[in-house]
Amino acid sequence: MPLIEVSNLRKEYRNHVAVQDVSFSVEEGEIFGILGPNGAGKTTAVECIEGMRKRDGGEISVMGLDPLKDLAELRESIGIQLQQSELPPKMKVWEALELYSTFYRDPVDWRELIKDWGLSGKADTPYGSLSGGQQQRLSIALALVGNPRIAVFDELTTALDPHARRETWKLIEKVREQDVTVLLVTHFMEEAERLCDRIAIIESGRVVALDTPSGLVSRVDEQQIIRFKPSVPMDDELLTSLPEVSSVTRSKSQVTVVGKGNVVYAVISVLARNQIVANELRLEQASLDDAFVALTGSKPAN
Ligand SMILES: Nc1ncnc2c1ncn2[C@@H]1O[C@H](COP(=O)(O)OP(=O)(O)OP(=O)(O)O)[C@@H](O)[C@H]1O
Repeated sequence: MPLIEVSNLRKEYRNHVAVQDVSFSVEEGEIFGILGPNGAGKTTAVECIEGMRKRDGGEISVMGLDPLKDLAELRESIGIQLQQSELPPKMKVWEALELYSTFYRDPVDWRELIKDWGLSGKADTPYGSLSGGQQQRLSIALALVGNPRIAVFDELTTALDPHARRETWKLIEKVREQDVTVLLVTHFMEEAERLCDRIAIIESGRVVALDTPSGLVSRVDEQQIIRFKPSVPMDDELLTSLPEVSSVTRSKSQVTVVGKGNVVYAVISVLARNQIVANELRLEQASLDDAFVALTGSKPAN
């Protein structure tokens, strides 16, 4: 049984429909990504799941609990990441953890969290004096203090530089290793591809695609591009005669072949039969970026 089930979720703000119709389910142990352009309704959908916003339509079940009816119970099982401005800058790391642990019936020992999340030397440091990466680690520790089965991270890495972002990815994987299911809202294609088992792409309040990262890529992965430099002069006819090849172009000594299906095998075989070596051989395939553009018509964040 899925841990989270969302069916036909709808949420309006005054006269603006932020979430039109969103359905997906999240299995236990997954890192499930929600990806989409700005204003797509990602945060609104996630906040309805957390019980921070009241939905206007549809059904949500989080471990059998309904956020509209069972909010107190739900809060015990769902760890929500701290928003940037939520802690007073003078509050010390240990004070924040101790305060948050009082919100839960069965908190974990926050001293362990300090060790686990690499904050041992920082227990007495005020929140406002932590680096961006340390604030993220505290944010994750605070999300885990209630010993939750689900953690929700919304744009956890958006404000971080690329190095700190990669460090945070390792932390998110570590959260999953602790048997916590992760719901991850992100703008970053690379982040979704690297971390998520499955991704729902949301646009204008609707799910436009839901699949594994490679499943999403394969939807636009029809064309393959092969580039190489032939070891001896070669007649293009050798390649254009192959049914898998749609075009052959040349730029100086480089040959570019575009095709579909088993085009790589077909090209390499015909070259080998003719004793031609493909030097500097490169293959290009569609990426998750291409899938995002094809599915939403928007350019992803970098
Ligand atoms: N409290 C609110 N009142 C009115 N409209 C809102 C409110 N919160 C969000 N919206 C609007 O609802 C739509 C969806 O917003 P939401 O924050 O859920 O999108 P998002 O996909 O998370 O966007 P982003 O990636 O930019 O954070 C947007 O058009 C936004 O302006």
